[in-house]
Amino acid sequence: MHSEHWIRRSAGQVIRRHKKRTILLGAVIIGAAGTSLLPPLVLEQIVNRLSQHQAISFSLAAFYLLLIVLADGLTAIQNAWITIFGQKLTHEIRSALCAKLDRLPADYYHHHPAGKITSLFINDGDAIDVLYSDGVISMFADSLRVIAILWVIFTRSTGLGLLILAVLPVLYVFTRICRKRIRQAQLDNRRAIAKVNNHVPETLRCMRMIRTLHVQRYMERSYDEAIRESYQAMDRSNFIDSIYSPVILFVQACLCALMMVLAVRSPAWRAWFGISVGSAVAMMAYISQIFSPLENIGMEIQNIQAAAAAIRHMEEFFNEPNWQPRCTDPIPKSGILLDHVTFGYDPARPVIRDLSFTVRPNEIVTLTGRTGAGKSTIFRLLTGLYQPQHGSIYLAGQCPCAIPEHEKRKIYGCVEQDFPTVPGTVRDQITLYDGTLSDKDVLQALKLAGLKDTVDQLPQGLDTPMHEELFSQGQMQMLAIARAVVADPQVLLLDEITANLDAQTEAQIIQALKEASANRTVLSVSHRISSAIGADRTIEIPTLDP
Ligand SMILES: Nc1ncnc2c1ncn2[C@@H]1O[C@H](COP(=O)(O)OP(=O)(O)OP(=O)(O)O)[C@@H](O)[C@H]1O
Repeated sequence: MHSEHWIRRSAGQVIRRHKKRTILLGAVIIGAAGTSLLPPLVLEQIVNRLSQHQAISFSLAAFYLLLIVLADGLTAIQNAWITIFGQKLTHEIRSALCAKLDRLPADYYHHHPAGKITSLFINDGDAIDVLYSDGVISMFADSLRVIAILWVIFTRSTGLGLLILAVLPVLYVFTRICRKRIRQAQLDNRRAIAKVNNHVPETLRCMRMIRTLHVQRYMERSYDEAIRESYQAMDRSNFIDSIYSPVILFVQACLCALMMVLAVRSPAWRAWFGISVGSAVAMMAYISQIFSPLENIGMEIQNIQAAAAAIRHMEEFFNEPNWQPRCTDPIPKSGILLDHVTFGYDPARPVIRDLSFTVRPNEIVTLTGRTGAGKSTIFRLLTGLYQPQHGSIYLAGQCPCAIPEHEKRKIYGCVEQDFPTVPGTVRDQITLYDGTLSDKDVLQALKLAGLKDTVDQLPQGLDTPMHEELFSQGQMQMLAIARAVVADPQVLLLDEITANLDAQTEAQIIQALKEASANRTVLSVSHRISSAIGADRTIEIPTLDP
């Protein structure tokens, strides 16, 4: 879906869900704009009376103060509600981003750096939050205020109104120039921030390699470079931002001075302005009021520009094609079946061509083939991350991409060389937050993986918070086995595990895998493992000609 449409729809949803609050917000915006017009009118009365040596009543002074409190109070309520509205909308947008992540094909993550995606959630999400909290709605409120003030000024002094109208186009051109430059700087900054965001996790991920190869200086330099780009862009934006307000204030002071000088110099000018001393004071109050929202509009335009860049990023993201599984109907067969499967990450360059094989229920089979033949690719096809361009795949009689989420772990478990940990406790590493798995299931899986005694000895047992140093590399693989078998799956997929382990740990893992493989269909990539756990046969994956 087009993101701008989506953002509009999200705004619509928030408005519908908070109808009363939105109506009240509209009323408060109009009320704040209206009441802000009243104090200068009362001030006009007060000054006119004072200038004619008349006393002013206490109630008039109190009324003046009350109006100021009311106008400021309504403005405060208006700002608070606008912020709440913005936050609710950002919530909707971030939820949609999250849902979109789920709909993207696995390949998307290979071609898009994590930092760019993170930046979308954090920086671009914040920019859109600001768009509503300090952008569109505030701009509407400020524009309303400017129009109301102009109207009052015109009704009081056409001359002054014309003078302000003469200045407004100049201010508009000035604002436009600032807007354009700030927009470019914002775009550059966003790009640089995405680079910085990507750099940190990538550096941490490759820290060992960086230290081993002594490329710290290079990594530091490229990080510095990205940060410098961001600072330079921000500097440009801040510079324009910082000159904008003084210029507006200067113009305001010049207008007041011009009106005063002209009115004092000649009666003709005084007549043209057509105002008393009190009116002059009131007009000055209005002029300062009109410049404040005008100045805000400039800031709001900047926020809207920043959000425009964020919206463009989101647009690209939302326009990414969704993962569209072409599922085949289930067949009454257990085990694994590949039927004339052809697949290439790039469809024009197949990795696997017309491959067929069967693994019968409870059979243990080894996949062999030269490096790059496509063994791991077959695992990715079996787990439904990708789907073949031709042919069909069945796991326990089901097309992998048709297996419902909640059934996946009952159908297959996957043990890979890497064990991606999740935030949480040791229990969470095995259940992956699946509340249907009991502690009994977890302890049984740990026992089968040969890790129960180790976990029992941890200070908080299953509740121990997980961190990298808690387990050795071999124990991490045992944890991976426990995670794979905890839901008692029919099929076990074993990738290249037990690499780089000492003989004793490898023996322990093989023992764990032997127990885990009993009464299950097993497909393994490691020859050593397969023979150790008693593989029934081998399937050779042919290497295709380039
Ligand atoms: N995400 C990807 N995008 C594009 N090409 C890929 C991707 N993953 C793997 N490939 C390519 O697909 C081919 C098969 O890779 P695969 O990892 O399946 O081989 P393998 O048989 O498991 O190799 P090895 O035994 O070395 O692990 C390789 O040429 C590889 O470069």
